[in-house]
Amino acid sequence: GLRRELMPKHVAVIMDGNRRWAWSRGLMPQAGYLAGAGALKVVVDLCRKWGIHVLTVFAFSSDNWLRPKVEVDFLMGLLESVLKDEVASMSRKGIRLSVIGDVSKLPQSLREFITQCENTTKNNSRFNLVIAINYSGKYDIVQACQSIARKVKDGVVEPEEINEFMINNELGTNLMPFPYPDLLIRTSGEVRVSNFFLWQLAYTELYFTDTLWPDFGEDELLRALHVFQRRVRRYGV
Ligand SMILES: CC(C)CCOP(=O)(O)OP(=O)(O)O
Ligand SMILES: [Mg+2]
Repeated sequence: GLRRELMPKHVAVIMDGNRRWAWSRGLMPQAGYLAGAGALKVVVDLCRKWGIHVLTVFAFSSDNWLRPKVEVDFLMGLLESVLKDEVASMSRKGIRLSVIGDVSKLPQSLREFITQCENTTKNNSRFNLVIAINYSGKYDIVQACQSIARKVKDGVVEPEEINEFMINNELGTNLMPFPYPDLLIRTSGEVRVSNFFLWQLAYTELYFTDTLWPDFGEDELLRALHVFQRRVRRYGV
């Protein structure tokens, strides 16, 4: 069985396969996104139940802007309504919500609600839910480099002083406990990282399942956690 002391501290999820799930049921893509939002709520509570500290979910990548406008608009509205519907229960459950990604490109109303949710929950410390919205792993590293380059230009930092800790501190994940995911789960059979976390995945155990995200529930999560606990993590040693 699962051992609590071997639980991952930080699980990251690429929630993929929502439209295929809808299509296989003769439904619209929007129904798949809605079902995906439901799966997310279930998985958040399961992670809390199993003593995982941080759950990061890839909810919208910078590539997703290329989707049909009707789908992008629906996803933006869905993200806002999920935050609206869940902020009270997140506060009650001690869940801190953080959003990573370039929020400047999001609709004004969603951006305002993200700020509100982050402020309302910023003192919660029992569980961290991180939602990556308009996130790009490459851009995260680019903006970190830009920030450090400004410090070098201002004479605050010498080039020789730049090290991985300095870079860690400039990435979108700098404020969370356990910034490096121990386990990355990707659903729907795709086996790629798709410009999600790049730097942060240096030692992450990668787990792929054919299950479509809306069907990813307790059985699937437990299966992923058993596989994780069976893998001896060597960190290259
Ligand atoms: C926006 C993102 C979380 C949606 C992931 O599911 P998806 O739309 O990529 O679904 P498909 O891979 O089945 O097209
Ligand atoms: Mg997909």
